[in-house]
Amino acid sequence: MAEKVAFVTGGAQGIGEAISKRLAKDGFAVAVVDLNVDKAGEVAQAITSDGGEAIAIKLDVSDRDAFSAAVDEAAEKLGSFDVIVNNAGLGPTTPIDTITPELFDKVMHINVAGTMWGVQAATRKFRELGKKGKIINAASQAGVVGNPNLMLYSSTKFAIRGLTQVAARDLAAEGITANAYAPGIVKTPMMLDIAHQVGKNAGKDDEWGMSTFSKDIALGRLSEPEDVAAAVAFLAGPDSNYITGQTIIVDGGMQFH
Ligand SMILES: NC(=O)C1=CN([C@@H]2O[C@H](COP(=O)(O)OP(=O)(O)OC[C@H]3O[C@@H](n4cnc5c(N)ncnc54)[C@H](O)[C@@H]3O)[C@@H](O)[C@H]2O)C=CC1
Ligand SMILES: CC(=O)C(C)=O
Repeated sequence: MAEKVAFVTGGAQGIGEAISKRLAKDGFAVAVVDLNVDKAGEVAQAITSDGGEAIAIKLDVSDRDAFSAAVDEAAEKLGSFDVIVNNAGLGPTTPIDTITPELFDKVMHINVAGTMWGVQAATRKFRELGKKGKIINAASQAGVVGNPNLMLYSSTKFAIRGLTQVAARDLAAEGITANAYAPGIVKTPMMLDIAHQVGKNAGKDDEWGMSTFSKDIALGRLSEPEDVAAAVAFLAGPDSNYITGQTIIVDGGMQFH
């Protein structure tokens, strides 16, 4: 069995898939966790075919009790619990007048509550096992500055940076760290959908929609999911032990702080 176990939500595709595969390469046994358990199973299978260790777990991150049970299942089946990556999220495009109470509740429940339940469940498990665990949450460059058409989504990502800072304060005395990663414009199904919607809302095409986000990338290219996975691997490993409460921006130089 691998010495360390990582639990990655939204692991079935996009950034979460790249994180799952990267952490497996770095020696973690990985719980690939997603609503879409069939796709999560394919990612776990690809990891095991490559000589790593992984299982798939079905979870809706907005269900607090189910989250707790999924953490127990991962720890029991993989033999430890060391790192949680709260990566799952929705990315709706929402011009201001399109936000309804129902959509607000849904996105807040998945993005914000779904991260908070992960922090709670992981903290309980770290304490149970006496681990100095690592909590790693998905923020976004859109959680650092406002982006067009993303009011609801941006609100959840600002919230995730805030809850990460509070977790870092509250858990530091126990040696548990909490950090966030803020990807820029990453080639995944979520971003392709945002580019499509933003283009459509302006009466333009997907390429125009993508260019409204990508024009300020200093390094001159969109991000690959693996660019983000590399930063998460750093946060999951021992070289980041003295870092907590931070948001690492992985955006190819869209913003400088
Ligand atoms: N793609 C991008 O450009 C950026 C993405 N991000 C963030 O990175 C994270 C991953 O994004 P992508 O890979 O692009 O998204 P994606 O939409 O391609 O993949 C998201 C995964 O999360 C899963 N998921 C959705 N709701 C779930 C739920 N309730 N419970 C469990 N799993 C659920 C989906 O089934 C899917 O496998 C998200 O938190 C996103 O907000 C942040 C900045 C930029
Ligand atoms: C999807 C996202 O997080 C963006 C555009 O930053």
